[in-house]
Amino acid sequence: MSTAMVTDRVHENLWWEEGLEWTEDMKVYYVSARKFEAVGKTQEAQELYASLIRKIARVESKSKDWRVHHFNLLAHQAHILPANESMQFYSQAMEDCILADELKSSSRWPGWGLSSCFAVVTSLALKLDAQDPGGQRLPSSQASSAFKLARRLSRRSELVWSLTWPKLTGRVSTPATSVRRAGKRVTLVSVASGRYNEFVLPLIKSAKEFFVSACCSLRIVIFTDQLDEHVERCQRETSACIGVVFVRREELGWPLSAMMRYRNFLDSWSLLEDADFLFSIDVDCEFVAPVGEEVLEDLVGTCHVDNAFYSGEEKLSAVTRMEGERRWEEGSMWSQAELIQARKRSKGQEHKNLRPSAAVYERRQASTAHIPPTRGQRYFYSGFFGGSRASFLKMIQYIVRAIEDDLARGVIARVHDESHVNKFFELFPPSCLLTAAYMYPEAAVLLDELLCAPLSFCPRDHMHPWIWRPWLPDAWPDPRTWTPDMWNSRPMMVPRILNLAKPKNSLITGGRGGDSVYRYRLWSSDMHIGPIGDVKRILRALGMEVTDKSLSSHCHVSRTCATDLKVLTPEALEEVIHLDGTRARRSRGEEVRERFFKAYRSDEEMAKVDMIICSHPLSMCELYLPLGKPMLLYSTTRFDLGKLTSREELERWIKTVRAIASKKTNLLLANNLYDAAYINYFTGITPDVIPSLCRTSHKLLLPPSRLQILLDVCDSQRCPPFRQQGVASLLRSLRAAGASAGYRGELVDLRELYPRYHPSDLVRHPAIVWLPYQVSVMSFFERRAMGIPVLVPSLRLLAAWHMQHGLVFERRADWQTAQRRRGSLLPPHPDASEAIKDWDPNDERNASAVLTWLSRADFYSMPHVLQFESLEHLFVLLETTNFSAVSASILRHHASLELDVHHKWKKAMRLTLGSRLPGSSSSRSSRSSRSSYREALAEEYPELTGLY
Ligand SMILES: CC(=O)N[C@H]1[C@@H](OP(=O)(O)OP(=O)(O)OC[C@H]2O[C@@H](n3ccc(=O)[nH]c3=O)[C@H](O)[C@@H]2O)O[C@H](CO)[C@H](O)[C@@H]1O
Ligand SMILES: [Mn+2]
Repeated sequence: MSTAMVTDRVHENLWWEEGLEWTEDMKVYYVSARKFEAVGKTQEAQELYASLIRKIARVESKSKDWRVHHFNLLAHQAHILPANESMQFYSQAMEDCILADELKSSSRWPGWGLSSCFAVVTSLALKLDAQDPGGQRLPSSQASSAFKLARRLSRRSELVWSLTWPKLTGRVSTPATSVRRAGKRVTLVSVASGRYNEFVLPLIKSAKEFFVSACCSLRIVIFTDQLDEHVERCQRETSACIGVVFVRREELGWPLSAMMRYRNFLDSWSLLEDADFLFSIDVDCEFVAPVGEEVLEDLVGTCHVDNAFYSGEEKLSAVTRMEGERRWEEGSMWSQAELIQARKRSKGQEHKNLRPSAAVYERRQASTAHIPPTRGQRYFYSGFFGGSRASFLKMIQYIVRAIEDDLARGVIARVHDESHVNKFFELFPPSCLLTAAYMYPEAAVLLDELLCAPLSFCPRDHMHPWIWRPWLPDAWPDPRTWTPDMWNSRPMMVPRILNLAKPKNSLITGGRGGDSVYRYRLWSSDMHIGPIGDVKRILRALGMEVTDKSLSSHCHVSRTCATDLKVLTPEALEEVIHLDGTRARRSRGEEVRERFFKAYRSDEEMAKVDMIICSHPLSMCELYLPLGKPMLLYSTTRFDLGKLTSREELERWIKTVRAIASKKTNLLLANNLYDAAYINYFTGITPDVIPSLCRTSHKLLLPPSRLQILLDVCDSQRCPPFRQQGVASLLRSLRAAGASAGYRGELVDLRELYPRYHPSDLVRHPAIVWLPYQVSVMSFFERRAMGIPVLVPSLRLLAAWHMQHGLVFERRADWQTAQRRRGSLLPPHPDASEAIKDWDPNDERNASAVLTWLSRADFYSMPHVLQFESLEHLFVLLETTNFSAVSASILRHHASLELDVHHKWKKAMRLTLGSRLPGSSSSRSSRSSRSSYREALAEEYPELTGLY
């Protein structure tokens, strides 16, 4: 190593070198290492760092104080030592940390040296703990003393950081709460200070659901100024915090709070370094769809949705004090809340905030983030980036140095840290470009204009691990030449990460009041958790939120039980929705509707609701009619469920559905073809079909680990008595056919194996043989989403079995009470489609009608469902099918379905809500003064006057 090479810059302006009593050779090692780093020679740099660390670790004569001062460096670099040596170093560092506790005020940037020291201790603890990866035993004695120390430090020191890990709290974790999957280790880091702490929990929850959950183990590290609050909450709600680490950081004020976060990451590098991949994310974000293996690449950048959001006139300012000031100036940069306002104002004409303009690169040479006018092709978000451990480290080291160089000269780059991120990507282009789907402005999801700009910057969308599709077909011409039709039919992005809408001023300064979030709110009081759970997730990705007050008996599973719903007790509900087909005291129905209306006509929470969703049963919406809110009827089972006690009742409900569907502000949809046709038969209306996605179960994309094929058939508990005999005889023939075919595999009853199953149980098996009792069920969509191959009887076989054994008994909403009635209560509607008019959907004795209607079942309309013509054929299929190929096809289909489903929802929502602002549905002031359900109904739906 030549000394000449380094002497010129030994004393370069790096604040954290000052005051260190380094020998000359240490300085040479250090500065040379940094030089190598700067030119991308990571290997050489690491060797030098390793030598330096060994030197520092050997210094015995110096005070402990001296050593503690070097933890920043040591903590960042110790991982490059061979495993044994680094472990040794960590042990040594741990002892020193006890001293560090007493030296807390000595650093120029209080807290940072010390916090990395503590980070070292916990790193050691985690590493030792990793020797027991299942996390089921208590920590080893060394790990436990490390944990103890960390805990003690976090209590005593005012510069605490803490680790919410079950073992830290002395709890023995159970396998269920500490599943660390095999595969890559991914760490997501974020910072939160001030009111941004509100975003922490939603970010954590959504990341756990959607971020790399299918492939990898995830650790989340949050740097916060409200550590105690988070830790306290975690002690109450342990499960939310498993795998989450909180680290104390100072509140530095805007914009330093954002700019200095990379300094935090670097200072606690020893806590992050054992990840294979790391990602930095803005805390005001939410994962709304799976983000998986496609982002696990060396260096990952996210394209900005549209440089147009910047007015291009941001005022530049310089800081003179390191503490910084709050420099946010209203109107100087885009705010998402503004988008909605802009949209309201613009009405056809272009608004300046929505106009594409040049990227906001830092063009001043005074800043290290400077990008020459001729350079810069893409503009990146700083809100989401990452990559392999080495690349991420290189990137944050680069940015920290650049920002601190700037700060030392009183310069702040144009868009703060984002300018530096852009500079880095200009020098080192990412190996993976993500479209703006990975950082989608929440308030813009329903807007069209914003989707155009990324085209010129982001040529492709990764979409899914299993489907990589070009962002736009090559054949499409330049977007500038598109016709309106092309705009409407073009492929669009499915938002994966939402950049949450927030009026920035009020969040940062705690100033201006008002709603902190601009979001469409939908309301549901459904009796089934499946459909609404699915819709909720999809709409969330469209920037909408569903208030879910579930009346289902399974609501504890989704934790959505209605607790404060007025009037709708189970008894009251029975008066208006007759699920079991009986109708005890008719007059009470009117009384319940009146009470419901009075309770909600001026309810504060209801006033903010933009739309009511009714799904299972659809007839729930009857209660909400006079509130005059937009309504979404999403039929996932027969639309007449609960309305089948008499002809009159059904007639009235049909008229109601027609009245609802005729209003522009309402939507009538079905999640399957059968229900769409069924609605058409009785009402003459043809609802659009948007299938369910059940996207949540993407986390369950595991290859099967068991050999048994599952048999899904209604068991003795689920089958109604009048079907049990038939099913039992069917099962006997099935067993016999298996035996005579010499089937060597195992076909086991699903519910015998798993009396109460979780989706993760099912993915362990190669396939499911399903003898359906219903034509459309949510579990079918769930299984599609998990890529589980399903085998069903062919249409002809199923129809035959249905005629013989009544197999698909649940297709009739009144199957429990009307089994002896032949056919429907009412004839088809005069407007019903000719194709189905002649076939009564509820006629169980007409084989042709049964065949016609069963053909619309989900398992016959979705591709890649295996069908067997006979029991013999079933066993041939079981022996010969390549299930993993089928599974891949299902997943591929489901991925493209996702795009389709998104576009359909988006279009539907834009049609109904697109012309109004969130929270503006109750426009008529007279509404709250209306006295009764009947009166209000007559006003909202004149055609229903007198019917209720
Ligand atoms: C999506 C995206 O690319 N966002 C970038 C953008 O604006 P944003 O408007 O998204 O910035 P922002 O206000 O969300 O701040 C960025 C981040 O800093 C943290 N924070 C900020 C303020 C505060 O009081 N407390 C706090 O903890 C928090 O993690 C937040 O997410 O420009 C910022 C710099 O101006 C950052 O580069 C952001 O990464
Ligand atoms: Mn942000």
